[in-house]
Amino acid sequence: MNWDDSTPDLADDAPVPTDGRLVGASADGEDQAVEAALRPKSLDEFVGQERVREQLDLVLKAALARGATADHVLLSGAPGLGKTTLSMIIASEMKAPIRITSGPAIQHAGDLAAILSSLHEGEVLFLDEIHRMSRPAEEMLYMAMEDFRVDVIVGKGPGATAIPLELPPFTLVGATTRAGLLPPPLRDRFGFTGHMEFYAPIELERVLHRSARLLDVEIDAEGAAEIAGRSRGTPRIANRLLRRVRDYAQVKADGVINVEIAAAALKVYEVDHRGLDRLDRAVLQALLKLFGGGPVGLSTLAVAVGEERETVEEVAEPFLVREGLLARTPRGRIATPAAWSHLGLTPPQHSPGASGQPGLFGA
Ligand SMILES: Nc1ncnc2c1ncn2[C@@H]1O[C@H](COP(=O)(O)OP(=O)(O)OP(=O)(O)O)[C@@H](O)[C@H]1O
Repeated sequence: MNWDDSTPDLADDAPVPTDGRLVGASADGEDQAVEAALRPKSLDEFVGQERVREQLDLVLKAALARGATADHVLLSGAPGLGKTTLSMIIASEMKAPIRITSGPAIQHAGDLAAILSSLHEGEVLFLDEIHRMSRPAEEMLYMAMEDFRVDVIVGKGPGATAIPLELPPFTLVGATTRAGLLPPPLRDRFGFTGHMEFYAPIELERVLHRSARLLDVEIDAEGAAEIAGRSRGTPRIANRLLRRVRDYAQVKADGVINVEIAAAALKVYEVDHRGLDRLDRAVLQALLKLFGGGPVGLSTLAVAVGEERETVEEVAEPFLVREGLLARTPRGRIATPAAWSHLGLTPPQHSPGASGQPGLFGA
């Protein structure tokens, strides 16, 4: 049993699990349909991320002034924070077309060669989940980024020959949720790296007011604050909660979103005031009520909530850890004092939150 305290150790090519929850950060089908309409179209419209925005603004304006193609840009950060949106803004600020692809779609160097050789001068190539590209494609990308050239290998074995292919200058925008998985030679070839942070509630309120305007929904300041506080620092989740609250407001009230409507709607959807949903609370409840706050092994915890180990580890835990409600320790998962108070429970004397003398439950 591995009780280490590191983040989940996915293999390089393992997909980041999608969760399909109302508070999940990955995009579902409905999100994809409405996101295009809600995306900010310029840096000025893009809310928050002040540092990245300011730095990127300089990079783009300088390139425009020189009449050159912008440097390659790497954007890292959790899902739903606006990496795709920023890549589209980069293209539009540079008045360049954009081509969108992703690491998992490029499994062979030939796939990448086909894309690169069809780019136009100045075009932006957005490569989402760049950490999931195959190694041969990655190596081809090094040369393409640095020298705007690739070697296409024709034939196999001793008779194979490399045919050099010149590429027009282009801007690569790579996006990754896991910058640490990128090999240094790839990371070093980006002229600018922007790390996207989770959004403060006040920034999410601005996102919500903007989205409400575009969706033609009336929302007041307290209603927006109520939704923002439950959105886990993520604009995609804020926009999704807004759409569900809008449904409730239309069916149960006069369509206007205020604090009472927002709170009542999100109660129906079981998203609590801190943004935890049913799965998050089930994990905490098991940890507190069945195991006295831990430490408890991940597998035991997963069995107790009737979920797969991976679901608990990769879907529920990251947010609980980020919120300071749960800790991963070498001896197992433990609840923090904040977890006890979040669920309105009193820690027993021996619990880690109470005395620092943890009990121990098996794997
Ligand atoms: N700064 C922002 N201001 C306003 N809306 C935003 C902002 N960032 C993201 N959004 C909205 O959040 C949604 C998700 O953004 P986006 O698709 O760019 O995220 P992402 O980081 O690329 O996610 P993923 O990693 O899953 O591809 C979009 O609808 C977008 O309009």
